Amino acid sequence: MLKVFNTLTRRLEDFKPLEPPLVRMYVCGPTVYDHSHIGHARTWVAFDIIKKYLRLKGYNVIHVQNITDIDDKIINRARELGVSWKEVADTYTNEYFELMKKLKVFPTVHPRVTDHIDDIIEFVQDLVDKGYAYVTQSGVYFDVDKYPYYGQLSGIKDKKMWSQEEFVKDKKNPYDFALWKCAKPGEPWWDSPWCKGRPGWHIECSTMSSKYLGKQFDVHGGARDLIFPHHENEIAQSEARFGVRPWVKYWLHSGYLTVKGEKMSKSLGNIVPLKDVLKSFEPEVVRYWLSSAHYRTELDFSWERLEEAKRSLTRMRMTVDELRKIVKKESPKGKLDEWEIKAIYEVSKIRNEFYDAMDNDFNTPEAWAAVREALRLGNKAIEEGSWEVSLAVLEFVNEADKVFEVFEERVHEGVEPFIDLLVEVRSKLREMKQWELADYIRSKLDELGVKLLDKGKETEWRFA
Ligand SMILES: Nc1ncnc2c1ncn2[C@@H]1O[C@H](COP(=O)(O)OP(=O)(O)OP(=O)(O)O)[C@@H](O)[C@H]1O
Ligand SMILES: [Zn+2]
Repeated sequence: MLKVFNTLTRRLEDFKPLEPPLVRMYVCGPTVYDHSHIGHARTWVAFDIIKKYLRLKGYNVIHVQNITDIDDKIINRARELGVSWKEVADTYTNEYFELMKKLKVFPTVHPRVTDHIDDIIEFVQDLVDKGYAYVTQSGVYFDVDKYPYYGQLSGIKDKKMWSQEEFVKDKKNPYDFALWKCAKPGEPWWDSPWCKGRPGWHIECSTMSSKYLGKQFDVHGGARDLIFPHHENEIAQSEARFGVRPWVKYWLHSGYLTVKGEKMSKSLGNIVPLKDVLKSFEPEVVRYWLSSAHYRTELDFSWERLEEAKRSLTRMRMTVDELRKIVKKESPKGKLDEWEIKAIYEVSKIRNEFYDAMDNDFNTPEAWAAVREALRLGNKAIEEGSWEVSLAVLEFVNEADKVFEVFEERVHEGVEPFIDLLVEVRSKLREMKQWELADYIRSKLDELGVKLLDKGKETEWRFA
């Protein structure tokens, strides 16, 4: 049984979605005013892995991840750069899409705030009509005192600790928050029943999640920086409007990606842009490194750690490639040795360990330990030339890789016979002592990512 740690109850709980096998999941996406950084990627990959594991368990997951494309930060950035807010938002939205594709993170819907202004206005109007919100000169505010359960998610019960947003004279209480902000001169605006203005941040997520996932849904995610006030406010607005409780069944929060122990954050100026990381490392290395820590722990960034992850993944990939080659090119024996029988049973035990780990609040480091254990058996299978054990290991690794997505086959269909041919020509050249030409073929193949391994007169090759 899958168990997840729910921030709302502060407990590990059995995962029972509202309408199985459907799982409706919302994850807070980026505010597009700057480059996405590797800290963002940590959260997005964490929830992508959660989604893919749920799918592996037979759930149908609808995954919504928003794009905040209008916000004070975007407006300020546009001013600094002397361009329009739309240009800033479009530039970083496009970059975000490209990077998400590389990292193989594909939400079902990527709603943008500016495409949902009417829905937001309807939401706010409903809160005003129901008496949960009030209209002032500067905008519309949520009346926190009207909602009795405020503080439930963060556990912050002391009202003095609730103060948020800048102090605006016409707010009833310092802890009320803006649902709609009237535009100051020069700021972008949309028409509304109250003033020309724009939505507050929190209302967007309540509006877009309910639009695509309904009035109640299963999973809401983001990193833990969002617990207060963002997610606390989302709950207050949504429960006030829809009269449901709990609005979201499971609140999952990822830990920070840190730099020397501090959260990686644009405001602290310690960000490493994701595009730079992906220039030096393949997306698979990044996915592997991010998933090597549990999603709720902190993970400290360093280039050396990525290098280590690359080395470790390269070794694993070499084993996986070799297993694929054996299964494809060789044939079943029809009879198993003692160790092969044991190994095949061992793989089935390891497979259980993988599922137990993932069922325990998506414990990816333990799940990786299971994969590594299986690959150790894989190496023995390669050494012994066992087709059957190679198959058993490979089938398990392929299954686990539905979640991790790092072992995709990189072989282009039809290329192998041509490499075989070049290797054969090189062998003939060596026989004829044409070393220079033989070395030329080796170095050219190397550049193309094909490694040759001379074993006496025989030459083996593999993709690097
Ligand atoms: N250092 C980090 N580690 C893990 N997740 C993060 C980190 N920084 C942001 N996130 C998560 O990434 C998603 C997008 O965040 P958002 O664009 O709001 O970032 P931000 O708060 O503007 O960034 P910053 O903190 O760098 O200013 C959110 O779910 C957020 O919780
Ligand atoms: Zn949000």
